[in-house]
Amino acid sequence: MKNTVAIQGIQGSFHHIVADNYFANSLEVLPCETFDALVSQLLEGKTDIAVMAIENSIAGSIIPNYALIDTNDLQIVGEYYLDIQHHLMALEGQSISDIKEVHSHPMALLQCKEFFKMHPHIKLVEARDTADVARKISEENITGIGAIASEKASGLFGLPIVAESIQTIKHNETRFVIIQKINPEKSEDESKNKASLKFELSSKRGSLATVLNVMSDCRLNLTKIQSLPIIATPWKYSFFVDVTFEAYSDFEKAKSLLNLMAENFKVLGVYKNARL
Ligand SMILES: O=C(O)C(=O)C[C@]1(C(=O)O)C=C[C@@H](O)C=C1
Repeated sequence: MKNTVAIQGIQGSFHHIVADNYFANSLEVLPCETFDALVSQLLEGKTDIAVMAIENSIAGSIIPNYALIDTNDLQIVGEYYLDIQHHLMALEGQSISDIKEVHSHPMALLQCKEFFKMHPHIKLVEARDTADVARKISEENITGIGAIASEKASGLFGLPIVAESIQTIKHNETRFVIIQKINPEKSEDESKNKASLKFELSSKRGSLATVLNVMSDCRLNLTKIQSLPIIATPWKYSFFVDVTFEAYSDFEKAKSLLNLMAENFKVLGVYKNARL
């Protein structure tokens, strides 16, 4: 039997496409209804690895996923950028005027907001997974409801596409991270050239600027910064930062300096930059 990889959603979801591409179809997918369920599968040892969407070029960061990785002490071991083409699909014979409601994942609905402004008769309803809506419409023969999902889902569930590539911007990408439980025995590999870091700062003047200067002095290139409220201490924030680097020694130097300067400094993962 093949080993498994946990994904959010079912077969035909964008997570499924990423799992197949990243692991070259070598792992069987373990579908999870929610991101919380996906993390539980890892923590309970039901699988060793999972794929998790983290940010989208139109809709932005999936903020709760940063907290899920951090609070559960998970480790990022890879990343994958997927070109996301959302298609509107419904039962055979249904046209756009027959569709009264469209159900989909909240991130997918956000990415297609402009399209639905042109079709105000359609009510948008949040669902757990793009592909699962397509499956349900097909299996239960539901008319009047459309799904926004991948071409793969359309093929798998035999739902014709009513409107193609309906996302607001044609070039739409989601970044996914590959996560696992921290493996203390695995040493950091020097061929890696990207890292995800987390730290907290006091609101003292210049504290963030000082940290960013250290990164720059150590030749780290900042590719993303995201702040998140620390819920136990209202109005205090933690920072999630992604950096790329050419020399691993530069990263090591920055790491030891940041460890001294920032509160609760943590490396969430060191991996290969998938964006060249
Ligand atoms: O519902 C799916 O098919 C998913 O894989 C989820 C998800 C997400 O979580 O952002 C993945 C990529 C797209 O950006 C939209 C939805």
